[in-house]
Amino acid sequence: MKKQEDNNSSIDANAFEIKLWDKEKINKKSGLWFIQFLTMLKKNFILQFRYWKTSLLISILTPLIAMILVKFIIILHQNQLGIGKGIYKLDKYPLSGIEDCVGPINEQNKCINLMFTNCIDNSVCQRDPNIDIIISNFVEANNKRMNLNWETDLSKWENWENDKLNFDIKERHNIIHVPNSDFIYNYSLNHQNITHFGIVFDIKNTTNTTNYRYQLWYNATLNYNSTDPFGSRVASVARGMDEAIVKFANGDPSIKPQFTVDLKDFPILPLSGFEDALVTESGPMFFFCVAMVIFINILSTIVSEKENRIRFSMEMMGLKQSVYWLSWTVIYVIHFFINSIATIIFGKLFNYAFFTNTNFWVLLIVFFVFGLAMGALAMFITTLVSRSMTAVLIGISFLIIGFLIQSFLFSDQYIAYIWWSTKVPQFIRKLFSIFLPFFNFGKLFIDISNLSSNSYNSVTNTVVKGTGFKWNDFFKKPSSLLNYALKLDYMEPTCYALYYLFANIVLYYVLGLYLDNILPNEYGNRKPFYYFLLPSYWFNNNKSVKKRDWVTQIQNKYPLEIDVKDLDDDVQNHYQYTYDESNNDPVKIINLRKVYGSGKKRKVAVKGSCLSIGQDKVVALLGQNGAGKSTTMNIISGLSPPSSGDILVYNKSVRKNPTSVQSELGICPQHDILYKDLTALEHLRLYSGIKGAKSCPELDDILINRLKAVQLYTVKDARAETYSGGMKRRLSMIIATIGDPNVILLDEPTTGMDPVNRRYVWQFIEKFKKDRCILLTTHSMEEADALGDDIVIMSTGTIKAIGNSIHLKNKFGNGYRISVLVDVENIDKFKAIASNMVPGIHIADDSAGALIYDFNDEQAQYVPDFVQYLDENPDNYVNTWGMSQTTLEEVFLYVIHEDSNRKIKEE
Ligand SMILES: Nc1ncnc2c1ncn2[C@@H]1O[C@H](COP(=O)(O)OP(=O)(O)OP(=O)(O)O)[C@@H](O)[C@H]1O
Repeated sequence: MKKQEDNNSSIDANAFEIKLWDKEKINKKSGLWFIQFLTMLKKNFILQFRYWKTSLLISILTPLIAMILVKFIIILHQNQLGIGKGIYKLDKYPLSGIEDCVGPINEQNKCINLMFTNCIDNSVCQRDPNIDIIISNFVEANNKRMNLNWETDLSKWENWENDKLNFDIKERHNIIHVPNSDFIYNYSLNHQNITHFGIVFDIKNTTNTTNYRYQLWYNATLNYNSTDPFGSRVASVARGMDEAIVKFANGDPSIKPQFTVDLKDFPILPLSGFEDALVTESGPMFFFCVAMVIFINILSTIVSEKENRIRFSMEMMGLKQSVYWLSWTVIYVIHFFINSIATIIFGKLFNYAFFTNTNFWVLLIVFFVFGLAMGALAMFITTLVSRSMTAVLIGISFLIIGFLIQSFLFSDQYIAYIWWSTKVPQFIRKLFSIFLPFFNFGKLFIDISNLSSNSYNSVTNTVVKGTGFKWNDFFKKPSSLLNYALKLDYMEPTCYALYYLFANIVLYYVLGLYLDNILPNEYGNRKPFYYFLLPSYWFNNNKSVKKRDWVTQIQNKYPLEIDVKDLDDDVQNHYQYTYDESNNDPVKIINLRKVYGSGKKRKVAVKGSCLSIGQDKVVALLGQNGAGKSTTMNIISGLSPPSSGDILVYNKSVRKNPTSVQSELGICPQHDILYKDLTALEHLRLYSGIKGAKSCPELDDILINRLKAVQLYTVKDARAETYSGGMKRRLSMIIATIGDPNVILLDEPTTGMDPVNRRYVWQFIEKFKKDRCILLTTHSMEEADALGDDIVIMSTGTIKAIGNSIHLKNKFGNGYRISVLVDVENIDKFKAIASNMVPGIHIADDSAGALIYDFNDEQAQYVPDFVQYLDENPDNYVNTWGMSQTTLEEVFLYVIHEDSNRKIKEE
């Protein structure tokens, strides 16, 4: 992406006046909650419009895609069944013979092809040789037709007696003569699905005719010998038997009668309204997926705000938790509403009876309330995770679980309604209802489609028209043919599933808000689990602590765990100054200690700091990486709780009342916390709203003025993602000044900034420090020197040195050092002039006219006049002179070096 040009306008920073925040004009007297809410809502809307493709997809396109998919499946299904637009015709097919019987699975040879007899019922009679010939004819023709080799030799046919009734066969038997028809009946009763066909002959001879009558036994139900509900196999046996009889009756063995039979189905009309059976089956799963798209969007959006720390940043600027949640809720309520309306409209346009045959308000309530329940579940999950990738994975897992539940549990009434049967323990069903919104949605869907959708009756191959789902039906128990079969004694009216959805919304929303408060953030900050019982949670506690008592209490409760005597004398003095009750500095850090982790991972980041920051001051905190600077900042800002000690900001304790302390703060964190899709001006307006500013020309004037001060005016309408690192830093820096807070924390504000822009920022800070105090961390010694009224050097969690720049330079270096070469005869006169110009001047070296003077902090003010004297040399005493100064970097390196030397010695 092309970075915005970092355009320096020609504003002269020295002449530039910073406009201050007039709280009277800009901030509303009351209604901070409402202003914050409108501001957050505006920000959310801007982002939704910026991501308009996603918004369109989740609200409108997904229902359309679902409808198209349902249609697609319907078409596939129709094609599979051969249901087209015209009349459905089957081709004719020739009748074949009968194939070998098939026994049970894994014992396919365990079966009997044909049993025959000529004795009816339980009669006892002689075997008829003519019938043997007929059967032989039949077998011969069938063997040829089906390429089989059943015995035609009569002598090989088995002849079973009555005592074979209990005979359990082990292998395939082809033709068996049995005693009578009762034998066939009893054998097939005792040995289910073994016998393929049975034939009972009853040949009657009269004077002129012979009546060849036979009775055919076959298996019409599902069985190993395959099903023959439409009788084509029966017809095959009958045809074969008739051929055999004709051959026998003819008496001439050369005549081989052959009957050719073709079968053909009657024409059938395509089933109209059949689609709806599929909408009923697949609807719960498809429309569940539609809501899941918004569900996953909620998860990823809200968790990325957490992951990018934008939410913390807004909360540190005073954003209320209720505003945050409600502003997102409104956005998702709108998404779910549009999504529900789109689903209903598309459903009607696609002419699915589920939609055309159901009361509009019923549909709207069902889809909308289900969406809200899924939204509440998503919000609840966001409180448990802090990485957006994890959130999306959780969303996808829910999608899969829900999809499986919907497709298995709600694919048809039988499986769906069984949950309300006496056969299923009701507590399981209630658990599902209480915790799974999609379970309740499935029930609603099945109840509605039960009445509204057409259904397909596979036995009669007809479509049964739905009667429609009216408003009143909501309050009735669904009537189902399954009521009796399943014993649905626990069946509830349809509206109960809706009540459960409302319960899901309340449950997940309340649980989400609760966990959001009590689960620790990544800095370990959290409220106690009983926080809602504390009055401070409900009533704004702006109360200040009594400073005197407070300092003593903290000292007693959290005694220092370091020996103060080991500290530098300036630091010791500063500790005493901080403890001093008469000291009215706005920020006081007392005995601050921070320990991260435990066991082997234990890390003491701050070991017991005391620091007092005065009004109109910039305190620069220096230290190596990991010295504890950012940790100190994070504790002041309430982001991370102190392990011991406390911080007082305008007499408000960070421990007791972090929210109230935050209202005094402006924070520029170490890493830029910006919305990549908001512009600089939108960022400033967002944070102004959080600080309670109403939209007005005065506010815009101030915001524009701040943008100009840090050279961001020309790119004010460009999105932050197009900014360079330095531009983002400058934007973060002025965000910290929104509302002109009394205390400003700047964590490495000029990192990555070029020297020109850095100076603009310095100018800004220098002017802005009036009437407030600024704590700044930096790795730039130049910056600390330029801005820091006091410089604090930290090393491994402890303050090692404190004082203004000159003091530190004098103490740990040589401060200002001026060397002068004077003629030996003038040396006393020169010394007298020097002592006169600089009271108490100290001569570091005096040898043969070469004088070296050191200047302490108090004497630094005389340096300019003294230098002027040396330069102009009015008395002509000076032959030559030179001046040097210790740099802050040298001081820093010295202090850090001393500290590590001391540690090595101690070890
Ligand atoms: N959340 C955390 N969990 C565990 N250890 C932490 C955490 N944050 C900081 N630390 C550790 O505490 C120590 C102080 O860290 P801190 O960020 O305050 O240093 P810093 O002085 O700001 O360093 P830098 O100049 O690099 O920003 C470091 O050793 C760091 O590893």
